[in-house]
Amino acid sequence: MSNELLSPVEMAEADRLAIATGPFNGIGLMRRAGAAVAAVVLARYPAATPVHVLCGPGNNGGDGYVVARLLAEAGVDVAIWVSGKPRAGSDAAIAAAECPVAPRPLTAFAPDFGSIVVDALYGAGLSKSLPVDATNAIDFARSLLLPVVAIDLPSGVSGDTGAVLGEEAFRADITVTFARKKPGHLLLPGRELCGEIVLADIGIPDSVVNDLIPRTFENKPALWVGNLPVPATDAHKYKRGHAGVFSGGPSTTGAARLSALAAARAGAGAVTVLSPADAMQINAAHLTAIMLRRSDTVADLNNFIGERRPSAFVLGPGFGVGERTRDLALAILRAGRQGAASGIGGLVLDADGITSFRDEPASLFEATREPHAPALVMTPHEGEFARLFSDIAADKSLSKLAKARAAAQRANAVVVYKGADTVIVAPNGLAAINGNGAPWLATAGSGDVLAGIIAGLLAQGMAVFAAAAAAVWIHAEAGRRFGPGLIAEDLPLAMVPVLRELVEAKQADAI
Ligand SMILES: NC(=O)C1=CN([C@@H]2O[C@H](COP(=O)(O)OP(=O)(O)OC[C@H]3O[C@@H](n4cnc5c(N)ncnc54)[C@H](OP(=O)(O)O)[C@@H]3O)[C@@H](O)[C@H]2O)[C@@H](O)CC1
Ligand SMILES: [K+]
Repeated sequence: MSNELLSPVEMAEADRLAIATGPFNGIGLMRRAGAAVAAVVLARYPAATPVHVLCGPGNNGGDGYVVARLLAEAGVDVAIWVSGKPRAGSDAAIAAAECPVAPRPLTAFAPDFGSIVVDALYGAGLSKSLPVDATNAIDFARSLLLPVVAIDLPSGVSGDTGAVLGEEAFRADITVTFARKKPGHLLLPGRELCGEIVLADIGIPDSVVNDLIPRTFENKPALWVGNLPVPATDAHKYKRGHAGVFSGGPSTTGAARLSALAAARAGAGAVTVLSPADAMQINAAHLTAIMLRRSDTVADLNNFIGERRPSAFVLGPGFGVGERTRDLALAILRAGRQGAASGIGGLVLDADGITSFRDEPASLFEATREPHAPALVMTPHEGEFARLFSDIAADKSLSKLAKARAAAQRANAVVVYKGADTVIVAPNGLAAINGNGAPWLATAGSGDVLAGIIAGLLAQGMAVFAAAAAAVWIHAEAGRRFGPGLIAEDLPLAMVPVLRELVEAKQADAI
């Protein structure tokens, strides 16, 4: 698998181990890195003249010297602009010595229309905001709309967090990175600033990456497709799981129905909307395949659990904030208290379900730690996240990934921290960052559908982290493929071709 994401520290360790293992030493890896970038420049910008290579003082600059040499050897007109000299004896110093192009100071950088920029100023070793010679170069390149090919990362972007350290960073058209992507390639604003990402193999063996035991992955089907539920030949509806979705009052029932429909499309064999008495009529008027049951109190819920053996729940969409919401959530988490596990695979707590615990999050986090408690999946967007984890949200030193990790550990829950760069994290720190989102998904009700997909997969017994990660990817893929005009009602049906491909991929794999 090459979907592991390595932090800059892990990447440096991988470099070190790879050099120790061979067959490539440091300059060997650097030559391969530079060659990969030069190939991209030649293939994508064959007419660019000149190519301006901007080299920083570290190994990122070293890659730049290799690129400049190879392009010059290929007959391309190349100029090198330098900020800081490579340390004597470093691989970058060797690469600079091998490069026949005379370096000029970056402060004198003066490009023309028609040229392109190769950004080799700072990569994984960026440690602070960019110096003024770099920001001036960025402004100059931007004013001429020059294409930018970034090496490893656009200078100014943190590989760890995707944040811009300081005020400015390059906005690349293409970013060529090596061995594995870094979190900063997927987390915003890094993802946008990278442009197209090309992942180049520079000879770091998979075994070296495996030895690091990575805990962070790009959210791709390979991560969970093996666990995707596919009905057995002897399936009947309850064998395929039963999801219960709580409806709000008469004027806010639509969100639950969206969740319910999504849970059904995700494959739950049966889905029941649990409706307050005063919303029964309106729900009945809008449901067909989805079942309906009156449920106002914790006693009603417990009767449902006892009689109908649900295997997953969604609580929160359109439900309302308050004590009743808290009581129902805690009742589900305590349903296994009497001894054996309840058979409930998980509770998806979304929207109002999350906000309801704003003033007493500890009661929720304690309930998740009780013996036999069903798994909790929380799906906060940024605002909801800050309501439940205000201290973590306010910590500017933490990336979105680190925030989600801290929250998942505290809550003992799988946290799906939503946004254009949704992060999914398990309590043990296993994490996936989603990369297939599309702006069309930012539409009312979209989150209700996501909660329903997660519950639909949980209901069928899919492992919790896998279910959450799969749901995020499927939801995004459905929205991305549907494109303009998407509304939340479209998503359950738009999932169908995505699901078909995944099931076929799983079956093909099993053959
Ligand atoms: N064998 C390998 O390891 C391979 C590595 N590869 C390549 O190496 C890159 C990583 O190299 P790297 O670790 O040298 O970091 P790099 O990004 O060049 O910067 C470090 C230098 O910049 C300085 N500095 C940082 N920020 C600054 C700022 N804002 N303003 C001013 N100065 C700043 C920093 O100074 P310091 O923070 O130490 O004071 C230090 O001097 C990686 O991205 C990939 O391209 C490939 O060749 C494959 C093989
Ligand atoms: K760079």
